[in-house]
Amino acid sequence: MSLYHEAAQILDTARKGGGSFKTIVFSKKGWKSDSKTLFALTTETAKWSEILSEVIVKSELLNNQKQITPKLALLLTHDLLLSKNGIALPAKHGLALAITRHKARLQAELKKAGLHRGLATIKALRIHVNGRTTKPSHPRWIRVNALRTFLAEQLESTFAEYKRVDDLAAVVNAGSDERLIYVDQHIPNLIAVPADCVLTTSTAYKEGMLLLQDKASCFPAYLLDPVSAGGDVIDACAAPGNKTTHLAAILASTGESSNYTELPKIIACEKDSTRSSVLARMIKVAGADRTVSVKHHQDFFKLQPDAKEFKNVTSLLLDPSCSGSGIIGRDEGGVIVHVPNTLGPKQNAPSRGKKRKRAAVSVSAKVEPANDTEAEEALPELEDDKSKLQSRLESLSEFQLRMLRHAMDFPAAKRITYSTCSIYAQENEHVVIRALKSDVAVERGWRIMKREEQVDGMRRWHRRGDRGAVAEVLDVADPTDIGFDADQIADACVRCVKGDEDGTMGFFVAGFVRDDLHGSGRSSNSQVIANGHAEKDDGAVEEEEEEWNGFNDGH
Ligand SMILES: C[S@@+](CC[C@H](N)C(=O)[O-])C[C@H]1O[C@@H](n2cnc3c(N)ncnc32)[C@H](O)[C@@H]1O
Repeated sequence: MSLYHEAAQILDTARKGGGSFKTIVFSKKGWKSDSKTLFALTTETAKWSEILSEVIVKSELLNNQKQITPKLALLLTHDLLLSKNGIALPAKHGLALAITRHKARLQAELKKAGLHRGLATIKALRIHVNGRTTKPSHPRWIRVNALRTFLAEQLESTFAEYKRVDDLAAVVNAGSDERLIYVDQHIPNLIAVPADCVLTTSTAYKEGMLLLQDKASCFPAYLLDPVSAGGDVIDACAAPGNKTTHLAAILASTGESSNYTELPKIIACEKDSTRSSVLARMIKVAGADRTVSVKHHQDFFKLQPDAKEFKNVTSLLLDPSCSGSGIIGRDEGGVIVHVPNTLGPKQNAPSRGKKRKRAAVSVSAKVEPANDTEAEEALPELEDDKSKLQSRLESLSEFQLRMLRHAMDFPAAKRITYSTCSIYAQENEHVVIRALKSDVAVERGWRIMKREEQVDGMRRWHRRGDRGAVAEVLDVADPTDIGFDADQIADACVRCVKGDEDGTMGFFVAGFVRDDLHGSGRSSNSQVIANGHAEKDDGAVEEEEEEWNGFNDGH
């Protein structure tokens, strides 16, 4: 296997959340190529991948060279245009010939990519790329699974050699050999270590005591605080199970009953059958199988709220499919591998007499689709694709709103959390306001969970909703009809900013409550959903969010 094929395999593993390039390259023996060369090539290519993807798409390289895959194209283009030594293959090698043939066009597109960014030379472009990617910003967050162990126990065993620090920045900026540990101040049982620390080989990890889960991803279960409502819980969109297992741990550690078998039930619903199996496996490894019952291959919309089995459901956690725009790559320095991609046969059909170009999509390490066809569904990010992005967000937000309305229809429900790993207001604050204005919310008395009503750590969290985004939607109608003003609603919403000093991914969560169970008649909204109309464009909602790859999923 050539250097480039091995490097393509490494890019692939990194995009699937398989760890940093350092871990992937140096933890495996038996590479045919030199490990240091592989490390340098993949790291550099990842840094340049956003620009190179654009260059490859514009040059139409992939349309003309079918034997070059998108990842090989990135690597070869990197070496052809940016490496001092050029392509590391004999001049007559098939791949070398295939890429060299397009050198002039690729060079011209690289020049244009620089000019679009106001950078006239390759040297200026290099400074731009290096400046953007050298600073690490993401720690490795680990949730200590209270179903299997205790924080104190882990600090004394797995992390005995680690030095405790009071500042997250120390962990983020730690040298590659430093073993530092930070105990989070907002979420119980959450710790952070430097991104380089490999825990997947530890016994605690293998036995489900430690779960790799981003801090932001711990917010929904914590905010839901299911113990306060006292009944059963539905996790509507559960796979791969990070939040389900977190719910189970919260119920087990804070539930009044000391008898495990008397704990409230968690009903974990997952529509996708493959992901349902992953969910079941995660629940088992995390030791949550006694409280969680998995509804495999179950569409949440098809659950009948009035059914007897849901009569004690008081809390629902909604973490539906979203754009995944808040997700960060797993590599050192939060590097994301952008990959030039292909459009499917339908989209590739010539339009208005012009051949359509391949679109570049940027997908973080977490959301690597299984193949190129799936990758087409990832969020478009190029300027040209703005309208495509808008229509995608519209379709996602309609689906998310229906989820919320359906959840609000469960007769005994008192608490709901709604979350996304999206940075877009359309999927976040806008959905919240629209849900609050919906018939079912008004009829059943749902309102936003105010900041002062939230659990301690969430009340103290400093990043709140976007007031401008809230006002945008409130202003179009009577702002008094949902009982709160834009400031209150924005303050009730919780946001995390992707890759900032808080070390989280981009995330959004809001809570809904109702004070008494008045207005339990079925609403017109719920009937639409129950009748199945709501599912008609459900197929348009694709999966491009959190993937769980073993317990290596940081979300
Ligand atoms: C963002 S992921 C959930 C992540 C999960 N909560 C976690 O923390 O591990 C969204 C999940 O919802 C599932 N899903 C999408 N539509 C659904 C529906 N109508 N009913 C049930 N599950 C659905 C998707 O298959 C996907 O697994």
